[in-house]
Amino acid sequence: MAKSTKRKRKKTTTATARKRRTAIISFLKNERVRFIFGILVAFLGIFTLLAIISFFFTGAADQSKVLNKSFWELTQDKQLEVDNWTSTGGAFLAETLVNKWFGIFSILIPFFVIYLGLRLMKVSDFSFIKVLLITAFGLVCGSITSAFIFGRLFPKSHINWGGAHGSQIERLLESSIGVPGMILLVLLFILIIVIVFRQSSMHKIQETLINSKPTFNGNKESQPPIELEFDEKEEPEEKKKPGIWRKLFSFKKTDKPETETEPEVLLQNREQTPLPVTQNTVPPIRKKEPANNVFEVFVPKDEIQVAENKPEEKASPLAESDTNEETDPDVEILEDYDPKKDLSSFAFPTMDLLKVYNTGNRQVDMQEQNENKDKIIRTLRNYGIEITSIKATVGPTITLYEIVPQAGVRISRIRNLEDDIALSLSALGIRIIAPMPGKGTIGIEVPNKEPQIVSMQSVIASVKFQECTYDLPVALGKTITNEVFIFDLAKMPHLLVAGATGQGKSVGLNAIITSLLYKKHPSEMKMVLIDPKMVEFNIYSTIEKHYLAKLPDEEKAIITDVTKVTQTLNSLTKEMDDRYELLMRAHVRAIKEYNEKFIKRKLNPKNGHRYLPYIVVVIDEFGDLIMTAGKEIEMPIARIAQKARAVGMHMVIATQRPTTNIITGTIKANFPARMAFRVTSQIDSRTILDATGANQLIGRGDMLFSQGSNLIRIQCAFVDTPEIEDISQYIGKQRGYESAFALPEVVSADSEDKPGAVDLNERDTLFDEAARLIVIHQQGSTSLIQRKFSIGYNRAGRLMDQLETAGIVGPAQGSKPRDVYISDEYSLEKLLDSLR
Ligand SMILES: Nc1ncnc2c1ncn2[C@@H]1O[C@H](COP(=O)(O)OP(=O)(O)OP(=O)(O)O)[C@@H](O)[C@H]1O
Repeated sequence: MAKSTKRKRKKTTTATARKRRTAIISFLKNERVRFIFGILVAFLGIFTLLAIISFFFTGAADQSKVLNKSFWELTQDKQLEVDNWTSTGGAFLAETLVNKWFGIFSILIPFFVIYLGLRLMKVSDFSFIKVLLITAFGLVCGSITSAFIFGRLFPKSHINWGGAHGSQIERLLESSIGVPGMILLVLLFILIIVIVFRQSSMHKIQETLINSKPTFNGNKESQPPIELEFDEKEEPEEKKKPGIWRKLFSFKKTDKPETETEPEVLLQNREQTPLPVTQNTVPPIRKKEPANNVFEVFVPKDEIQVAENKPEEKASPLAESDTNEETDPDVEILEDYDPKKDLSSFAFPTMDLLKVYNTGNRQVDMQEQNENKDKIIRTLRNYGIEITSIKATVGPTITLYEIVPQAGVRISRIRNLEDDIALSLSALGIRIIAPMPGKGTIGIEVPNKEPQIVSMQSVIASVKFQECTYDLPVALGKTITNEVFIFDLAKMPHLLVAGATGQGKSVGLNAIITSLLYKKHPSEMKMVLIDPKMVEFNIYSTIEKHYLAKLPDEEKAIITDVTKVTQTLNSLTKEMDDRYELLMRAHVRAIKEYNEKFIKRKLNPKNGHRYLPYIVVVIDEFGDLIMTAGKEIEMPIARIAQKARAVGMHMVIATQRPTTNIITGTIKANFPARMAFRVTSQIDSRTILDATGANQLIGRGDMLFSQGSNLIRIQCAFVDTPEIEDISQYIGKQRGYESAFALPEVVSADSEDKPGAVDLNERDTLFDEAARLIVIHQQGSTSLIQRKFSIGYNRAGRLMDQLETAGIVGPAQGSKPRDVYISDEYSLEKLLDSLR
């Protein structure tokens, strides 16, 4: 009986001990405890550092008072006054560390302690082992070195330069290897330190040794070309790397550089990272990003947010064909072709053209957040659902509450409570995401009482946008975590925008266009703007000669007429086919490689090759077009959407009628990226996104972005008409091309093969000259005429038509030059005479 009671008691004691142990462990593991402990340790480090620094100045006065006394005696002695800034405790500590331990290099100890503190606070992620080894090496070698050098130079100082450790070992070493040996040893220490801190110095040493190697045959040229390799590979890497101290004490890296980096540092970064070619003239960043409003209202559990920096995806390089029949050996010796040369002085719009909305320093309404939190918890509790944690992330217009329900709660139960939560919070636009993809929580999005405007200025000026190297970068707005949301239109590759009227579509389209205007040089991108509403895109007419593309002989570059839309889309289809042919002849698969080859002058313009700018087609209200022109519009849109990605043509189409007769299966299948503003019904939301959610948005630029499976809620950046006007004026005032980018003429079925339509009695004044040029060069190329006479594409095209009618050249052959029917100048002069 007694035995069993004893056993029982023992069991309970072990259980209690185990419980206590787990409680202690979980207490120590608690993030807040670690953080506070970290601060304590870091402060201890700073105190020690102060004590040591002060010791260097005040140590002589304090030495007699501190020497041979224990810490206890010192602190008890009320009469004792020391000069050290950190009083008796500091004086004792410094005396011990410097004079009794490792000399002046003891200063590494407080740095190590500060690092430990920061590590506990999860602020520094530098390797512990590395820091420990560096500190230990520094202490041992540093103390020996300083004992050897400073001990000789200043023997009478109050500082024991190498400490007891350094002095003793130095004495021992000196007696065994002598002074020359000691000098060599010190040099060795210095060398090791330099190599540890700067890897490039190792290469420099290698380089120096190789270069100074005696050349027995006296032929320097036979040396291996190591120098070039270092110059190319090592230097930039070294530049990019932050110094060891910065790494040691810097904040941990996150994927939100724009929120944490000071402008100065950012500008430095801009210099260091290879920027896209357009960057050199991109206006400077003037504004620091506002800090993220991510607040944990109440988090009982440890939360670690791991931010991964994904490397940029790169297109797989294609094998260059060895035998390239397009290569012209004559032009290969020329310097690279510069597409921007014609408008080399072009200046990108400046940041002050965009309006700054005074919303950056908004304080989070903690009362609102707490009320919402309590209401959510209460509502769930009313339905018998308990949660273990709730966290709030305050976005510009929405707050995301992430909850973790207790084990055993069915997710579908919470999902079904959407309306009840909305009722209890008396708010519209509540969306429940159950579960949050990849997070293990359930998200409840609640609109803020006072929504913020995300200004276009704040997203364009963000480092993320300024430094992004996308082909067609678009800064769309800010996510729920206040991060700037950027995507590459070239990768989408086409975008469908939908939403009920007045919910922010036009602003969204303007945000896309504005982003592109801030990043792409006129030579790199052209836009086709189609606007059946006739009012939306009119403000862009001033940038016609810089950025717009239009049909030859067309007066306006902004297309508003439905018949012209069909022609333009057909012309774009032709441009697409022409581009494909050019790509095929250049043996490349995509526009980027094609342009690279063209820039390197590996493609001969005489063979019809040309630099290909990206073409972005933006259609506002394409629903109107489908209603009036039906298949005539839908088919070319679908064709371009299916194929045009590789040749750099991308479409953005918008509609306020997200119904299945407008967004047809064909359109949907070819527009994988979707932007949905608020719509009125679940069915509309499904039509756009294949999911509900757009019907729960709150409007005014609140939107869902989908690129396949995941939906991202974004507050679209707001850009107002006056801002766009200013930007367009700024660009329009600068020197542009002679005319808008000419899209290829499409010969309609009935006028095909009827060159007789051209009246030879009204020949261009340059007709004779152009005929001679074509015959001399034996090349029926419109661009040749354009170049030689410095005339626009339209006039050159008309001249070519007249030459065709006169029988000098053959019919157009896509992007290939036309055949020349007259072989010599004599025959040509005879023909010209007959025309007079
Ligand atoms: N991102 C935004 N931030 C703040 N307010 C916005 C935003 N987008 C739109 N709004 C507000 O909503 C109004 C309507 O926006 P917009 O003209 O873009 O709507 P729309 O969907 O294009 O309408 P419609 O189809 O009738 O042209 C704007 O005048 C503006 O006041």
